[in-house]
Amino acid sequence: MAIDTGRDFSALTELLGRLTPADAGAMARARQRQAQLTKPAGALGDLEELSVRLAGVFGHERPDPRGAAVLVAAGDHGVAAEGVSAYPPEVTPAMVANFLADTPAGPGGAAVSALARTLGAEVYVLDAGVNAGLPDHPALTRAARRRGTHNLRREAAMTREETLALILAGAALAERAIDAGADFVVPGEMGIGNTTPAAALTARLLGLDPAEVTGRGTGVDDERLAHKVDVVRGALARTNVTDPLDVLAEFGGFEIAAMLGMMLATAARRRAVVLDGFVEGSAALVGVALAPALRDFLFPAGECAERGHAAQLSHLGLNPMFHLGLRLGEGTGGVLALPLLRGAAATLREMRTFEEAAVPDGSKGPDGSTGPDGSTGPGGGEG
Ligand SMILES: Cc1cc2ncn([C@H]3O[C@H](COP(=O)(O)O)[C@@H](O)[C@H]3O)c2cc1C
Ligand SMILES: O=C(O)c1cccnc1
Repeated sequence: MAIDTGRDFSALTELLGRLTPADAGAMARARQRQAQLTKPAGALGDLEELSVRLAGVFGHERPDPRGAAVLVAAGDHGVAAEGVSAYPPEVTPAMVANFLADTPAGPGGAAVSALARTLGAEVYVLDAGVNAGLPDHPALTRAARRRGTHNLRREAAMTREETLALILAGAALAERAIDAGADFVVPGEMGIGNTTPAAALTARLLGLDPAEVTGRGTGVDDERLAHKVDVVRGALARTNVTDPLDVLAEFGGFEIAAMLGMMLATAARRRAVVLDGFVEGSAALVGVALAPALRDFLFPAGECAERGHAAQLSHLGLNPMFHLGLRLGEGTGGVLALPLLRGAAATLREMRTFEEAAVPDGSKGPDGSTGPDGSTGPGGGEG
């Protein structure tokens, strides 16, 4: 069945139109409340700003986010034929089977499965276009239009029509997860070779040299890394597109487009997007280029070890929550960040103020004036 690109495009336009910035009033109230909670001013460190940003997302100074879901999009990459990964493309469908496998501990035997199980996130898997057929499974959603993208070094990885279809498929899956109770949505990915399109996207969207944003992915050696940089350079030289959707279509991949759709839909529904690593970050860069308000809904988890991730975060103007040297993907870092985000919201929601607890607020002078830290003054600048 032919896809109606016109209809898909208007669906994307409608989705982008639903994105508006976070609730500034709720953030101001949250900031004021943080300053009154029973702790030394600023003592919750980065959790304070995280809690304020969550207040902005959920529109309340006492945010109460509940469920979490990790949505793992899987897709293969024509560019894998260039030898840019330390692993063969056959790993992609095998890992999808691993996400869906029955194990003694429960469903799924991958890193993201174990983390999601232990930290309380529902796992959804999306076939965005892996290079093998997959058996039916209740946790698997099918959105593949083709088995693997074209080789981005030689030609456009995806058609514009495929790009739109995958964005909308990712958006639909996020809507489903949110309808089922997810307030935190963690986009994740599986796709051998996908740090190469992510590097190409990042280089073009940030105007950086490929050598600055191309990393070792699954662990390529120096020689392969140099080759990988050449492949990205070749892709960038092949086309000079700058429109975000064109850049995404040219470099791919299917799972990156799907993650973009997840992010846009989650922000449109005013829920938090928890960002894992470099590949997720490349989808986020396309997203903020299309809809700057998306930034307000993004919560980067850890800074990952992949070269180029720091440049993405710096462009987004957002701080990572931890540095664990992760370089896996699948949404693992995002799932690990859930307890920190839940904790941040809980402080704002459940702590008592100095007044409520009748704890003397030493930051105020004897006459009740504001202390040197200014903690009782109006909210400061947004981070
Ligand atoms: C067993 C295995 C499990 C993974 N889970 C995530 N990735 C990660 O590695 C791939 C990206 O790195 P590159 O661009 O070097 O291929 C993606 O599939 C990513 O999700 C994995 C890779 C492997 C081998
Ligand atoms: O940061 C990532 O997303 C990443 C890094 C290495 C391999 N796969 C994914």
